[in-house]
Amino acid sequence: MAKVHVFDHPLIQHKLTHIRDINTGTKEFRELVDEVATLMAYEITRDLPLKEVEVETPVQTANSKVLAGKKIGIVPILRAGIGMVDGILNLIPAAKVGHIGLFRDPETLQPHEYFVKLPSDISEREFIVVDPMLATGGTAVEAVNSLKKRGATNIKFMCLIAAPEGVKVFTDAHPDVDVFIAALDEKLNDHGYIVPGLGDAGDRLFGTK
Ligand SMILES: O=P(O)(O)OC[C@H]1O[C@H](OP(=O)(O)OP(=O)(O)O)[C@H](O)[C@@H]1O
Ligand SMILES: O=c1cc[nH]c(=O)[nH]1
Ligand SMILES: [Mg+2]
Repeated sequence: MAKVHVFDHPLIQHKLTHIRDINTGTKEFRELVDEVATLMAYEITRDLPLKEVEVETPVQTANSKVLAGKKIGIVPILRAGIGMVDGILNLIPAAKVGHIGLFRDPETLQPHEYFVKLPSDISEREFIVVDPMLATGGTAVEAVNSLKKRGATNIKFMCLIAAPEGVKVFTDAHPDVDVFIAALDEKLNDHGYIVPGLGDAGDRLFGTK
């Protein structure tokens, strides 16, 4: 069964409050999303495998550890997921980045895929799928379907804000994918927006609408 992790780190919660604020403009919104993505990446990479190496210190030879070189793929869901990529790359700069383009039809709330480009060696990679919002869950479910259809078996999903409805839909559809969330909000409104949420993440990141 999927594990759902809600990060209660004070720095993440503080920054998220400013991200939610209607008075936060595009520049600051983008910077804050970037910073929260870095903080979340620190937590999400906790279980990366290590291997022993020898290193010469100025004093003597030491047995120490480095990352075992696992292949990581970051997959933002376009558009809004793009805002979280650089923040993660700050910590894992060698990660490859794939893209899945999906938009949610405003009437039906159904996701529509319009772009997929992924790194090679899909079956050997650990993927972190990122999108600021998990609302009805349809988009995230479809993104992970798309990855699995192409051979991915090791996937995590990371978002800023989730609605309980979306978490249920996602974990029912993908019980093998752990979910990492900065805040679990109250509910969805009649238009499928998260309440209280932050509004439209893509529009706030890119200054559209
Ligand atoms: O859980 P769901 O109900 O499917 O909704 C969540 C999706 O909606 C938003 O994308 P949007 O369709 O607005 O596209 P955008 O990123 O291009 O703005 C958001 O970034 C998620 O991808
Ligand atoms: O609250 C929501 C729901 C879907 N997409 C968003 O950007 N915000
Ligand atoms: Mg949008």
